[in-house]
Amino acid sequence: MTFTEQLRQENDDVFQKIFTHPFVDGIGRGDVPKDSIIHYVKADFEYLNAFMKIYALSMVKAKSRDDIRFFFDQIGFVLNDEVHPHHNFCDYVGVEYEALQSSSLPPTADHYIKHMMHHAQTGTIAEIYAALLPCPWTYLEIGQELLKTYKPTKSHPFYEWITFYADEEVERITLELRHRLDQEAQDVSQEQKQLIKEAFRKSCELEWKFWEMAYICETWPSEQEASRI
Ligand SMILES: Cc1ncc(CN)c(N)n1
Repeated sequence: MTFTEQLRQENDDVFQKIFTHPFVDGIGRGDVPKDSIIHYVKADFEYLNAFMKIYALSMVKAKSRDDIRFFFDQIGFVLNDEVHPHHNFCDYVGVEYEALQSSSLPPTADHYIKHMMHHAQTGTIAEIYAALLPCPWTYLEIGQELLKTYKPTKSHPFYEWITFYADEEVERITLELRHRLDQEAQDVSQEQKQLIKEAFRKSCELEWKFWEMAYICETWPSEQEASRI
């Protein structure tokens, strides 16, 4: 068993929780509360901005030109391609994409970004790969699960979203990231391996929390107080 196969197995509990989350299942059923979608796109626009910056920060730790190419290509993918699933959500709620940009981060999104930033700034390249990997991996499997369960046709409101993440390009990115982590994890100490495992698990947990954050429209306590006044 490879190291990332082991990570997948050890975190299957969280993956299963993600697949059955009401927001995720709602994408499959074609029925998600519009407020939750708006909350998601606002936070995810900022999350993906941060994700690109983390790739850029990680480039400083590149060991070869091939590593540099990898980080560069991933920034291009997020910048040019990952806008499509956001557009699908915006079309569903009938809101312009531009209207959902430049929002402040809800607590969970803030936490997730700072978790990845922490590893990008203080960790090894293996730790960074581990903190970043649940992002493409959970979405790839969500897409595949929803495709298998709901068999959406082009008339499904989230056909574009589901087929985008179930696509072979997301699979290729996930496999490349896994391969890189498997290589890097080969000769590390037990202490470093533990750090890598913790970085991966925390990102899986935060993936689940991100869906929950969007579903319940999570805000900071002071924002809740302000809306009661
Ligand atoms: C929070 C989150 N995680 C993962 C993905 C898929 N790249 C995303 N768009 N947003």
